[in-house]
Amino acid sequence: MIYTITLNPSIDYIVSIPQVALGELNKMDHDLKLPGGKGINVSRILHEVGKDTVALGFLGGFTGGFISDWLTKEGVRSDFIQIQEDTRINIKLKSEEETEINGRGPSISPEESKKLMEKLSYLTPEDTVVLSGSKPPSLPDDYYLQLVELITKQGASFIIDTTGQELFTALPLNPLLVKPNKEELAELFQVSITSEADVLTYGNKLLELGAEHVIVSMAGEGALLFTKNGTYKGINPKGTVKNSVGAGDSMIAGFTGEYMQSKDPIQAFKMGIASGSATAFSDDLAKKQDILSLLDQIEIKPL
Ligand SMILES: Nc1ncnc2c1ncn2[C@@H]1O[C@H](COP(=O)(O)OP(=O)(O)OP(=O)(O)O)[C@@H](O)[C@H]1O
Ligand SMILES: O=P(O)(O)OC[C@@]1(O)O[C@H](CO)[C@@H](O)[C@@H]1O
Repeated sequence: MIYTITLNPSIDYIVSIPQVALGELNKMDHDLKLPGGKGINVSRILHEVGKDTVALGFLGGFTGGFISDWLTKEGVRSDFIQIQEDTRINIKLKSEEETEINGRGPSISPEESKKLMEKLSYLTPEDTVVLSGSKPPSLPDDYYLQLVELITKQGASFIIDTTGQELFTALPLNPLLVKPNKEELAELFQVSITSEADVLTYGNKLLELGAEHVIVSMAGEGALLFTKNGTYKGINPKGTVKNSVGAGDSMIAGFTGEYMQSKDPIQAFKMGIASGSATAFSDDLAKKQDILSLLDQIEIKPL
């Protein structure tokens, strides 16, 4: 089973205003409310391509209700801990540029946070857990580390998509995959990344620090895959970008679903790019047919 953990889900409120005038009344062209949060996006794509998945994490209030109703309607299995406070709403403003305004997230009590830990005692070595996104500030600083330690103690494998210290401390526990984008990679090592050579240097460092596979995603410029047996460049398919929110999560879902089946990192990388790009070319997350139709266009080159 592939479990996802979203500590800080959101309703993504997608708002289109062709030209924003700050300090004035702006009328929306159109708007859309979607269930969001990185792990939830991963589970939605896994379900879409026919893989078994259960979404875990914290949900609360009317906003949490919106998300769980949506997942139920879509047939995505979930087992969230119910919390007292409302799940956040993140604003994704589509204008001349894409602007994101993300909430910090609700307060989660020690009892609520313990309940999620208890669920992990059911994991087996056949399971994989994808931990994605920010941590609400009320959770302890080492909460991700505590989760990862429990997961590895059960013999399950894990993928972690977070940033900074939380990512660094998980690396010695050998994540199956980490997927920073170029900006996150630069921030992680406190450097500026201006060339492919820089990406190669710091991507390889993540392998040395313990990751089994590393993907550095570069939005419209494709992605690089680092494995113990070689490094590869993935070239994106062509298409019109509609909403790139969740492209990175879709890439993780595509990789994970394929890797758990074939254990072939290159095939999994290809599926990751197809899923990421298909989401960038859609209003919501990608549909299975769109993902599959892009596969033939994707080129993977050894470096
Ligand atoms: N404009 C685009 N055109 C084609 N493919 C894209 C585009 N944007 C993203 N993708 C595909 O999706 C992958 C992941 O995108 P990106 O690097 O933006 O991840 P991210 O920053 O984690 O995204 P997010 O946080 O929005 O989920 C890219 O490597 C690429 O293959
Ligand atoms: O604040 P976080 O948890 O880092 O990111 C949350 C978020 O921006 O990530 C997803 C896209 O990747 C969105 O669905 C969601 O709004």
